[in-house]
Amino acid sequence: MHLFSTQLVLRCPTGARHRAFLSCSYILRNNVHNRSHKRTKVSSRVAKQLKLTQTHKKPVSLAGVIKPSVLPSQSPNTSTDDTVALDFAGPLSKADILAVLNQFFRQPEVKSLAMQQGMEHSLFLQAFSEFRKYCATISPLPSELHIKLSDIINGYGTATDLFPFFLQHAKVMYPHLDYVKDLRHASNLTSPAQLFPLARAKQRKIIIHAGPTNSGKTYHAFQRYLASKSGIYCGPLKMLAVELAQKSNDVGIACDLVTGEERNFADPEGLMPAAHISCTVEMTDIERPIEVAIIDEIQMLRDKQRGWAWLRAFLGVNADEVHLCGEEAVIDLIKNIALDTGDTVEVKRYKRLTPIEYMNEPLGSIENVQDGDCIVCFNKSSIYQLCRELEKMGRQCAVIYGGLPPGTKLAQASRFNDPDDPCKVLIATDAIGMGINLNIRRVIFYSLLKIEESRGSKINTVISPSQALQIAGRCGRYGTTHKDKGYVTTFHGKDLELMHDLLNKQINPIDKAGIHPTADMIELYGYYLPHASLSDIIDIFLSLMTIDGDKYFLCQIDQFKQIAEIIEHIEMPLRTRYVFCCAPIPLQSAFVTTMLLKYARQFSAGQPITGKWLAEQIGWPLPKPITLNELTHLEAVHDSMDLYNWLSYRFEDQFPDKVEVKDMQMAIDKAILEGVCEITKLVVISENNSDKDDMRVEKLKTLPSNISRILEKLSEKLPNET
Ligand SMILES: Nc1ncnc2c1ncn2[C@@H]1O[C@H](COP(=O)(O)OP(=O)(O)OP(=O)(O)O)[C@@H](O)[C@H]1O
Ligand SMILES: [Mg+2]
Repeated sequence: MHLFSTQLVLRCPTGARHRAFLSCSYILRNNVHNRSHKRTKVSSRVAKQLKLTQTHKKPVSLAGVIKPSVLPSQSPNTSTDDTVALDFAGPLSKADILAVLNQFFRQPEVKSLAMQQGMEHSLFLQAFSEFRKYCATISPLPSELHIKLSDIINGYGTATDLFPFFLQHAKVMYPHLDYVKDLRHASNLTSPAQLFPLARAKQRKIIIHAGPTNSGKTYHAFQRYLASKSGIYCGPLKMLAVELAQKSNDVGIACDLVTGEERNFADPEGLMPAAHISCTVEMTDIERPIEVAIIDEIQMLRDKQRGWAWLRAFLGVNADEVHLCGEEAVIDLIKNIALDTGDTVEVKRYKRLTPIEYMNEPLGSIENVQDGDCIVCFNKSSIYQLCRELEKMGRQCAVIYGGLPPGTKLAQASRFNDPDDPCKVLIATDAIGMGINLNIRRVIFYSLLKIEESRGSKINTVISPSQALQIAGRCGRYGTTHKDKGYVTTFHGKDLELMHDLLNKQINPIDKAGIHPTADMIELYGYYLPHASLSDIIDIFLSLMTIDGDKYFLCQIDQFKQIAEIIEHIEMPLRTRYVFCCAPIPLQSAFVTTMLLKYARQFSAGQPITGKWLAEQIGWPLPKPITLNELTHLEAVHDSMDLYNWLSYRFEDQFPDKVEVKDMQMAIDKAILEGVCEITKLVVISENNSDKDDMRVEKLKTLPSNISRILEKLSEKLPNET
């Protein structure tokens, strides 16, 4: 349904209680993958829909979504008072009434009063037009209005005095104006610190570990975590959360790993939660009392999409000590926000542990690649091309990009880190950008341009100085073979000057942190606007919400809205819909989006979404990829299983087969890894045989013999499944 055609019937939420709400966290991936596999019929429909939702920006306007009540064209009952008023004040000429109303309309004060009452411009215009019609046509007018108009006409008052009459009239037309105060209250984001009562009940100690990359910030915070009775590490990437969980378990501090799609308990039985947790920042537990919390890469507060997750973790974590690791640029903002939380703040500053040289010579040619080099590209086609050229020269290379499953990323990283492995070169995207320790001697920027998605369009933008520093900071890491010194350069001579500019630029202090409406707020809106779609609720929320613009900005919620529109036609309760909309999926993948739709349909029909059903949908088992399209398709299948797991932690009954799905996913991770290890072969086959490549992907999606084989297998494995 189109937003403009949506009509809300407003209902008084009497008796509706603000129940225990969702505690739904989610991971938004900010890495954009360019998936190019062939689309199924359903996929192309989804893609079309996506295109529509991405390019069509709708104005946020209550008048656009709320249908006014129909007003009577005649005064319903004429009371004796009304006739007395007519006798007392005398008849009023229509021209005089209209002159007063025109004067009323022109007063800026009137517009500002209307705005305070929840009437934004277009709604004010509609309400005024009806009020004008009413005053000019109803006879006799209600006595008080008649007398007031008479007074104004005779110079005993001003046109603004009509406002209470206008407001009363507008409220009959738009009953929701009675709740605007409540809706405003429900979308008050001016004091986000107060949304976390458990943390506010504590006198927390904030320790900021500030400094450049590779200066030991995370290391020092982590030492404190290891020494504590209970700790939580909140990191920006799954890879980092895994690294820290491993480090903790390796030194005998049992640590659980928690990501959106995974729970890996240190206890082999999975019965007793460990006192230490390593998680992705979106999954930060804000209920559990903890001694030491680490929130890594705290400068990500400024991120347009994910910033809210760092703010939520910082404001909400229920810890005695909160260690924030990141850029110096964040210090003032943290101190400023801490005035609201009442926490004490201590700053520890760090210096780089090893020197780094920004070179004056570009690499110039692929022939000049050396052991320990990492070439950083921002698109997959450059990665493929470079791998091919390097392998032609007899060099093996590891590959890491955002779309790869965690197992493949970790395997590629350890291959490159292993001094005994013949693979000495890494080709990566900025997926290696934050906090990760790799055995890199020299970082080579293949380009400094990155495709950013903004409001549905893709723009090539120069990476920010902070991103450039983060990526450059991956070389010469303390504790690796190249700890003596790190080097940074560009591949092409033309980019060298820009690279120096970016790396030497002063990083501006961060003045605002990202914020996001909570599930509670949206659900409360749902009570007030029970017939509104979730997408409309978001629009209305945005038009009424208030934030402290000096400290906070609203994170982009385009993806949330896009999913809301895609599943709008599927029946489900608001809280369920909200969770589906939070799903961290790469929306640009038509396959994954189609799977989301299918999950939602099954869910809505009350059908359990079993491993058997999923196997049928994806055409399991999927063979090792031999072309690039197949590799990309496998990545999308992996993502759709990630989505299954993500949903299964939120709707256990409807997604009952996480173990089976995990098994299938591990097999896919392995197949992807095999494909990535032979990436050059895949590139060559795809270049020589692009038509066949596409046909094979289509075949993979539909092979009935494959499906029946796996169905048989799964039936054996799941004897009780219906
Ligand atoms: N005092 C130390 N003793 C031993 N190893 C250390 C010490 N300080 C840092 N390291 C090691 O140096 C490497 C870099 O440290 P760390 O990851 O803490 O840097 P960082 O400042 O957090 O960098 P980034 O900004 O990139 O996240 C890590 O491998 C870490 O284990
Ligand atoms: Mg770090």
